[in-house]
This record gives sequence, C-alpha cells and structure tokens, in this order.
Amino acid sequence: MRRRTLATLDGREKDFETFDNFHATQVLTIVHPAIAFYFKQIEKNQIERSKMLYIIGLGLGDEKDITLRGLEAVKKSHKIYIESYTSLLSFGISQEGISTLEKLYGKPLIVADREMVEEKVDDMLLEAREFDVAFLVVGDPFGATTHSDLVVRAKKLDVEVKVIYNASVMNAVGVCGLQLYRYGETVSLPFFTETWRPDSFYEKILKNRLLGLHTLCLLDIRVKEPSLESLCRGKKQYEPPSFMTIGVAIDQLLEVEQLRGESAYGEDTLCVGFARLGSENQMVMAGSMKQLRTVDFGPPLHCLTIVGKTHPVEEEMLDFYRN
Ligand SMILES: C[S@@+](CC[C@H](N)C(=O)[O-])C[C@H]1O[C@@H](n2cnc3c(N)ncnc32)[C@H](O)[C@@H]1O
Repeated sequence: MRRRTLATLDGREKDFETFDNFHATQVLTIVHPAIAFYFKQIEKNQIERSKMLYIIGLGLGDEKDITLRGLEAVKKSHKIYIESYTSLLSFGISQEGISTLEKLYGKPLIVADREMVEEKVDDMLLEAREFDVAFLVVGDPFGATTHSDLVVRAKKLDVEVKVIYNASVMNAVGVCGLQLYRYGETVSLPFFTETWRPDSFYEKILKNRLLGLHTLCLLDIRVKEPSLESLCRGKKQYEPPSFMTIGVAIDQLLEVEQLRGESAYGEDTLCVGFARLGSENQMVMAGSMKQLRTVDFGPPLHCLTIVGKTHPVEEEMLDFYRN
C-alpha cells in the first residue's frame, strides 16, 4: 500500500494511504463540503478493513447519482468492477465515461463485460473473501435478473454481500403518471435477426392486457457481442455496440402481432416512450404505436410502456406527455 504525505486543501500536511484517496477527497471538497466531511470520516476508519462484496447501484443519470453510502463503500474497496452489459449511464461505457467515474472515485475501474460476469465471476467472489470488493451496477442491482444470480453464487461461496440500492428504470418510468402498482410482468425485447425472431414476450403482454395492466418493455442492448462469422471461424471478433430504439421495438412488436393475430395490441394502442431517464435531457412521450414509431427519441437508452386500462388521474398525467 503506497503512503504519501500531501498538503490538503486546508493547508495542513496529511498522510494519505494512497494518492487516489487524496485525489477523491480533493475533487469532492470542491464539489461539496458535506461530502468531503463524510470522506474524512471514512479515511479515519479505514484501518478497519472488512471482507465484503458490495453490490452498488449507481442510479440512472451520471456519476453524481451514486448514494453517499455507495461512495463510502467504493472508497473502502480495494478493487472496483463496473458491470457494462445490462445498462449504461448517460455518458456510456467509453473510456471517457469510465474515466469520469475513476476521477470521482480516485481509483481505477475494471470493466466487467458479459463474458467476465458469466464465466469468471468466481475469481471476483474469491477476492471478496480476502478484501472489500465493489461491484457497480447502473440503476439498481436488482433491476436486472443477472445480479440475483451473483448474490446466490456469493452466498454459496460464503462471501458476505451488502447491497446498496439506487433508482432503477423500473421505478423511474413512474414519471409519466402511470401507477407502478398497475404494471404486469416486464418483458425484454431482443433484436431480431434474419434467423432468430423470438416472440415469447407476446404471451406476457397479452396476459397483462387482458388484466388491464401496463407492460414495461426493456429494449435490447448489445455490447461486446461476438459476430456470428467470427465464432464460426473460431476467433472472436466483436460487433460494434447497438441499442434498440423505440421505433425498432414497435416495428418488431407489430410484426409479431401480425403473425400471432390475437389482438394483444395494435397500431392504435396507447404507449409511452422513454429515453435517457434520470439524465438532464430525458425524453418522455405518449402516443399510439403508429405515432411513436416515427419519433426520434435521440441517443440511448430507450424503453417503452404499453398502456393498459387507465385511471382518470393517470390520464390527466399522460396528457402532459402527448405531443
Ligand atoms: C436490465 S434493464 C435495467 C437495469 C438497471 N439495473 C436498472 O435498474 O435500471 C436495462 C434496460 O432498461 C432500459 N433502461 C435502462 N436505463 C434507462 C434509462 N435511463 N432510460 C430509459 N430506459 C432505460 C433499457 O431498455 C435497457 O435496455
């Protein structure tokens, strides 16, 4: 562990455990004195290190949405992983985006892609038996099914786990006025390919609609996916990242309705489109499928709600978002 004596912002000399700690304190003192005070408390306690896997929600917008409790855990952790394939912050997962987080935390981040989480996660769990490890998840850790699996594996390996919650797309969609209590099962829409057009979401939407419930459709994210040709050649090459737009989602939904013909929904069904929830330029718009399929919702991430039976108060709120 490196130790350095450095002058702090208040002019005194201080022994910092790592240069990184100094950096984070300095950045945060500028951002907010209350946060700096909080960090000083953590620095004081840092000798008492534990062995823990912290699964930390980052919220939806940008680096500022982490909670104080989450920052405290990051600060205590020796290694920090960021899960990169179930969701994204508004600045994406580019090197620039990652370094925004690294600057704030004053520590390097290890990007955990799908391959790592699915194949090598036990290595990370074994590390958490030796020292504090942080696993960062955009949104809330339980806003994606993958992370329950991580908790189960950790518990089986006797790793202590602490989850630090945050806002999720699952509750942020409440902004349009549709009651979260009146949603049915959430569905995920995968990108169709020439040869793979799965439609198991259709049954679920149909069930929700028969019960008068709203359906949240989460839209496919493809990050670091190996191309089919490269797999056939036996040497992995990755496709560029792609994110399903609301327009593509509606096209796919209508294609499946045409094939199945059970009138789960149609071109005139009321929907709400959401883009970049939680960021400064979030966009929310209500309209029929026909209307929303041609709207440009801008950069990712997008999701869509198919509206069920509405209460008069829900209607009143939705009116604010009709174009
Ligand atoms: C697995 S889910 C959400 C996971 C995340 N842990 C959470 O709690 O929000 C990922 C999908 O949610 C939607 N989504 C996530 N964040 C979003 C945002 N800020 N705005 C709109 N849709 C979002 C997208 O459709 C994306 O593909």
